[in-house]
Amino acid sequence: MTDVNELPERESMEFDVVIVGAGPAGLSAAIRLKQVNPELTVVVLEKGGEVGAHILSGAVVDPIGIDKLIPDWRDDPDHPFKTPVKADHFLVLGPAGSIRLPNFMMPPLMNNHGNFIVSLSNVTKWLAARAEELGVEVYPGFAADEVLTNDEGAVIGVATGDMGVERNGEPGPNYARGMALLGKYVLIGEGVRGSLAKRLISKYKLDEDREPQKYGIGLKELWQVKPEHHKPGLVQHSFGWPLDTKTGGGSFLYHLEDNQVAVGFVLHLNYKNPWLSPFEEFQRFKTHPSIAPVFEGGKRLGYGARAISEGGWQSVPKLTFPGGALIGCSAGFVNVARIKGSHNAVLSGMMAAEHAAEAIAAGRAQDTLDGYDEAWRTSEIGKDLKKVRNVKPLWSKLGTILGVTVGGLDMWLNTLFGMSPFGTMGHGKPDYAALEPAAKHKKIEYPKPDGVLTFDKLSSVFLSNTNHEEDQPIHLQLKDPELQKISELDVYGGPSNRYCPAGVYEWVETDGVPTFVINAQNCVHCKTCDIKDPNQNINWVPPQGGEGPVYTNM
Ligand SMILES: Cc1cc2nc3c(=O)[nH]c(=O)nc-3n(C[C@H](O)[C@H](O)[C@H](O)COP(=O)(O)OP(=O)(O)OC[C@H]3O[C@@H](n4cnc5c(N)ncnc54)[C@H](O)[C@@H]3O)c2cc1C
Ligand code: SF4
Repeated sequence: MTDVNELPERESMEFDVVIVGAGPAGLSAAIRLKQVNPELTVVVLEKGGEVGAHILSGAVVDPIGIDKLIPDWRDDPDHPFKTPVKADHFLVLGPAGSIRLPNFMMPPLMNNHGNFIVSLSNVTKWLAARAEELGVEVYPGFAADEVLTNDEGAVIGVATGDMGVERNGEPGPNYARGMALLGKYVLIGEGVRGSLAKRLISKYKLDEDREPQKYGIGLKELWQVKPEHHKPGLVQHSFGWPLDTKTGGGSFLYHLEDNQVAVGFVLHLNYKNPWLSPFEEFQRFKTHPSIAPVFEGGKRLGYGARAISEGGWQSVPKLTFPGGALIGCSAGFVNVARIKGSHNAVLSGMMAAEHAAEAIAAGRAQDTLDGYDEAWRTSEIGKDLKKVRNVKPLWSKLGTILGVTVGGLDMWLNTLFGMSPFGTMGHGKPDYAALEPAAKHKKIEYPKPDGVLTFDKLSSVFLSNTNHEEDQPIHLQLKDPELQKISELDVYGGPSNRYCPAGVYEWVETDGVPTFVINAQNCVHCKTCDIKDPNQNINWVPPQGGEGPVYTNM
């Protein structure tokens, strides 16, 4: 946090509302503000070089949010919701075969009828265009790096990062000071594990009395498949192989338009075995006999990874602080059973916007939008999350087979009777504390990639188009290098090398001395290191604006 009085030399711009992040949450908030009052001045900052560049999702979208935000969206010929869901398959995978669960067994909330298979990245591009038509100023290429507060401790704006700072922290020849964007309210829509959100949650103790937030890492590839393997509108989920029954996770396979298939794997970050590599598990999953045929003769077009919030109802922090609020996945509004959060991102952005617009109309500024925090649990978002609140704890406590079975029954009871015999269960430890010493586990030997169906990390990262100027301070801040050696390496066997989906971290021996190497230029901004490092010794901060992955159609 930086006191604005210490930064007199920064240029500043003033708005009614400053929004950080051009995801579904941030853009929906911006659109809603202008719908309520076209006179409001609204700015959206986005760290990606263009809107959508950093958006990675499944995605099957429940249109409940978009229907409210833009009721006539179906009349727009440019809308991105091209593929309605036509079939919904749920598989349990064993090493050599699979069983398809009958749809009638699935709790109704899992039904994807009426939903759309989309590229969420394209959805945000479309939303940004709608926002700009309404007069919202959308600034891609600008990462919000600091929260600005006043003497009373209220948030009064954010500052974008300085550009052209050299590796040693000194201004280089292209140095440009960041800008201060000041607002009556600041909405934080950075998505999961936002770097400003993390600081705000800590400063204002927003997670006091809440269960720890839980996470997964989602890895995704986009494929062009042969027309005979393409079933537009098919949604397929699986659990089981290649994971053992104590490691939580599962796959998704969505058949979009134009012979494209999005395939992905979500691995819950409460796993214990430090030898596990989410990337290699994903690669292995594609070789299953029920999965591999889809990709035969196909071509991989894209790769990326992003964390996903999984804590749900009991982990959502207090949403408001003096001067602003958390929206979307910065608050953790994912329904983990449905693997869906974009609808709640839209709804929460709208809700926060309505409360901010009302406060501004009443002449208020930089106070706490209590009404937003009070409203969400009884809103559609609360209803969506409450029904599935015990699913994640049951998976964690009972393992995959029993956990999925009891979790399914619990969802049925919640749907039919609005109650759960378990009340509201806790999540236990945060994910970083779940990792166990390497000596307690056997190393996992993963098969070598074949370069056709399975790939290595570096050729995958290439497809994310990620790029960072090398001569800048490393945006993966190591708090204590000695701790990394005596604990991350000596106790946990260097798990960063495996959990990072982009090959950023390596332990390299130089003259017999292990050195921790951070290839920061490869980072795809998934935030897994910030979540899973067992000592919380790695702090992810935004690099220069406009850098990072450039996802297309993801
Ligand atoms: C693998 C995977 C599969 C998923 N599948 C589905 C699905 O099928 N259906 C579904 O509904 N949901 C799905 N989700 C969840 C969904 O993607 C999220 O709920 C949704 O994207 C949240 O929207 P958001 O606007 O809160 O955040 P995001 O979509 O993450 O957007 C945040 C934006 O803020 C920007 N940003 C972050 N920090 C800063 C900063 N400091 N300064 C400037 N800009 C910043 C980011 O670059 C990004 O563009 C999935 C998620 C994953 C990872
Ligand atoms: S360095 Fe961290 S944020 Fe970047 S790709 Fe690796 S795990 Fe993800």
